[in-house]
Amino acid sequence: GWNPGKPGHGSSGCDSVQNGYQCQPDISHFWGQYSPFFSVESSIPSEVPPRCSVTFANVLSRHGARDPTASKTAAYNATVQKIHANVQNYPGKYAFLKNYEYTLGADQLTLFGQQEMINSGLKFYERYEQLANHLTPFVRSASEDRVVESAENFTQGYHSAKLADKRNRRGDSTYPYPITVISEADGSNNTLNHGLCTNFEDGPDDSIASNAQKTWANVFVPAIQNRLNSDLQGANLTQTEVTYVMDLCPFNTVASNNGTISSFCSLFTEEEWHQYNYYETLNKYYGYSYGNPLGPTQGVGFANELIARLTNSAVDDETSTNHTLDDNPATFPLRRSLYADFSHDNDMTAIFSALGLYNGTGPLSNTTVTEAQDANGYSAAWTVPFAARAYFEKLRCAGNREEFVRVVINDRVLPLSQCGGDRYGRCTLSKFVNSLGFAKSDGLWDQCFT
Ligand SMILES: O=P(O)(O)O[C@@H]1[C@H](O)[C@@H](O)[C@H](O)[C@@H](O)[C@@H]1OP(=O)(O)O
Repeated sequence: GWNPGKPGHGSSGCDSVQNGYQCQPDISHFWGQYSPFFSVESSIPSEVPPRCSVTFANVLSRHGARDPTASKTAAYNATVQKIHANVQNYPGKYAFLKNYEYTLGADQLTLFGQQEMINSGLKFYERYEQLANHLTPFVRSASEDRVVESAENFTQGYHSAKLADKRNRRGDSTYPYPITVISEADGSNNTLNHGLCTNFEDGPDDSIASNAQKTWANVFVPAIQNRLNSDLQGANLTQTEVTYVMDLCPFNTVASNNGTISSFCSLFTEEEWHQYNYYETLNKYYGYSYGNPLGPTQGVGFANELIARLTNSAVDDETSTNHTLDDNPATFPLRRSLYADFSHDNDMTAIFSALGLYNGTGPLSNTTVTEAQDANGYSAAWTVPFAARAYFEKLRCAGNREEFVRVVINDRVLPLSQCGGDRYGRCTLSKFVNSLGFAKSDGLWDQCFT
């Protein structure tokens, strides 16, 4: 039976509801956006501060662990074929590779990823139980299969926790919860999936991230490339193919039902995983965050929706919001206490930047690793791992007339220095909203179409 309160529940070998993925954390927490969710260390306790209660929570979630995208899975398969066609001897820890058969699919959630999302729904219910035990979240999702399926799995976990909750005596007649799906079709206004800003999608800035990654790859990959091509006589792997072999570590790990660490992982050292993690972090920072002139602007639409929900006011946005949906209380209700939105890593990165989160980070070097602890808490694995979740919460605290806002990303409480965050990471609601001038003025959206 369900007792989601017990940390063991919903756990498979390496993964648990409370702590996420904890096997070989010295490497599995350094796989960039391909790290399975794990609870990130927080210098500010993530518990609700004393004499406070949560009055509002909006979770913004990535989908759970998936197979590689279609183009990447083809590239990975080709790389394995190339090795098998050219290499006869597979010494030592490469032995598994001789008969390794590439069987990964494309784009869809793995079973492990589905369980991650059920666990995320359980965790959200438990954290906000005082609201959740009598409320149903308003749920929205971008339309890609893996994202909608993640939303469904999240509600499955939330629903299960509700039925198991002794303090809920009314069952859960609203399940299955309606999910407002926002189309990702080309040209669609969608705050959970970028695509409209022409100069961002196809402009000169399109190569900023790949250039930064290439510069860093030229520093850290050659040593690995030499070792692999020497150990696997005949492989003759390119730099890019070396990164593909590294990708096969996380993707084969999350393809295993209980997240068993793949044999690909031990082909690389801890330091090399830190270098890989940084390679992926550069992709996000220079692709969708402050390292890209129009990156943060892609998150402005969601930021303005969040402001509307936090302040119970109409959405004021002329960027990527879908006004057909947002001006209709059936698809964009205000005055709800619980919201759940499901999206992608890149969009979440842009949204965090539009909200000024991590604005003390960078610019990130493309020749040496800056660890998350030294980057104002910023890395791909700390912010947008598989099943990543950001909690935007409002608190009412005894002795304070105004409500507070806190932001907790993968269990790490952000200091919110941009709005005078206190020792609990709290800003008053008005100071938080006043710090969002970039979003409220539609960011640099006017530069999207010049
Ligand atoms: O997770 P990434 O591989 O960095 O990005 C994924 C695809 O490669 C992109 O093409 C797509 O645009 C992203 O949305 C997608 O991110 P997910 O969060 O969907 O894995």
